[in-house]
Amino acid sequence: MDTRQIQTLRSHSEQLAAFIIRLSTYYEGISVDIDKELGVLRHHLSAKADYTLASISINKLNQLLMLEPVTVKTLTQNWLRQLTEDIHTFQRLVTDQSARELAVKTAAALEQPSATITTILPLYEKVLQCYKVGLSSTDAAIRPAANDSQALQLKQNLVQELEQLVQTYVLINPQDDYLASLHERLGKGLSEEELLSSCLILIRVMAHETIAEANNASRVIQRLCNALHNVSDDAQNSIAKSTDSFDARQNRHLTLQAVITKMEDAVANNCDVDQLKQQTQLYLDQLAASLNAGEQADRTEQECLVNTLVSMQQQLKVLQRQTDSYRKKLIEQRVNMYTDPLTKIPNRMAYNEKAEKEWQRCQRADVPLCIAILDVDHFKRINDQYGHAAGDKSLQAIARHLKSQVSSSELLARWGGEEFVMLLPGYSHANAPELKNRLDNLRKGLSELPFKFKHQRLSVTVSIGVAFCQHGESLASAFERADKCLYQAKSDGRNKIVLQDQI
Ligand SMILES: Nc1nc2c(ncn2[C@@H]2O[C@H](COP(=O)(O)OP(=O)(O)OP(=O)(O)O)[C@@H](O)[C@H]2O)c(=O)[nH]1
Repeated sequence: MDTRQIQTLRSHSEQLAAFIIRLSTYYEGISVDIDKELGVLRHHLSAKADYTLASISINKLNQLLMLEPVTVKTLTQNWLRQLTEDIHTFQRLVTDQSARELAVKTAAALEQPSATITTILPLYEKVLQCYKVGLSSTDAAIRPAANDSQALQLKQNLVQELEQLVQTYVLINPQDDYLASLHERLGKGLSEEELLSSCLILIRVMAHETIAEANNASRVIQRLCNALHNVSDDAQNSIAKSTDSFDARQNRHLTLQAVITKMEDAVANNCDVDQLKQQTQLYLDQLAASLNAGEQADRTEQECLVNTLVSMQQQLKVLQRQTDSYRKKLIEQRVNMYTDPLTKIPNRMAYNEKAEKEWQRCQRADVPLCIAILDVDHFKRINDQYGHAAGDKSLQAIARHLKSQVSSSELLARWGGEEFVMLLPGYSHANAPELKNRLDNLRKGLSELPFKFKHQRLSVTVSIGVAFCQHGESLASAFERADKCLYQAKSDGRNKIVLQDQI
């Protein structure tokens, strides 16, 4: 080989090495196998070039490279499909305008038929950007700021309902420390996480109680069933015995008849008086024996029957006692279910059940109806300053006062927390001043109740919102109006009554 040829070969070899390096850079990270094989090839072409091994490596690379477009294409198509799906989901979820516009543009770009890995990667970046913008806007939408009144209201309702449930279960399980501390902590305020975990724990307690109650019920039913079985066995036995003794009596009757017939024959056919006397004596003895046996059997049977009856009576008494106590328990449970455990007045569930029926009755009878919602003012302060127990006591006193102000045809219930609701038939726009006067007296009476906390005299006041139900409207919508009036009464400075016409 002359010098020129050697130089050309060296230059080709350098060109090839440079090409291989560029190729390696291009394919780097796309396929582990190609990366590896390119490394091997580079090694064969380095300082001490080995062209035989290099050509084997090139062959291997060729095969791998022939497969690669297929792999890259499949990957690209998968990415494209996934991206398109993601962007559509994103469009559905996000309300933020700029994020939506970005998503629409990205979706259009994704639909271009010339999508390659180099065009898709920047799009991926855009999608991620969309998510970032969207997430921050969704975050704001689903996690409202702490002062968002709707979220606060929701949390307050939850706390109220939880408080009522906890009160019920604290009464059932007074020795349950967890419930007692939860009751205490609820008054002080819980974080969202604590609230959620408390709900879960309460659900567990409720499930436990329900299962225990179901077991108890099934035990009572089992006992009743056993007692009934015993009574029924006794009755069966006494029927069987009666049948036996009927047969025995029948036999004795036949025996008596046979003896009497024999006696008649003897009297008719015997001329000898002594013989007749003897025979008659014999038959009379037989008759007496048979009658004695009958009497004995009757006595035994009677004793048996009396014993059976006594046993049946005893079992029926047990049965009666068990049924009575179970019925009492069921009635108690029903009453508890509809009674607020703290104030002992009807609870929200009782209101919901009774109110609807009352409203229908009033509509049928053309009697007007009004709803008043009462909310204790600054109740939180009582809890905060004097403790939860003091708060509980004041709620009880308020409920007692309210109860003394409603008639039997009116409905008073604890709606939840420091809120009460009254359903008052007979009031409409026409006699609104009369109602206002009555509620004013109630409100003043409440503010004059002698509350004393830590030796300090305190006045507790309420705000009241009133709505008149309109014929044909739902009670819920009248309730909403009353709630708005209550809100107005609070805004107007509290310790006030606002009737629906005043707002
Ligand atoms: N002690 C006690 N507190 C309760 C009970 N139910 C609810 N609460 C508390 O009642 C308080 C109600 O507070 P808020 O809704 O802020 O109302 P408020 O302090 O009365 O203020 P306004 O209604 O705006 O006048 C919360 O602190 C509840 O924890 C209960 O059964 N017992």
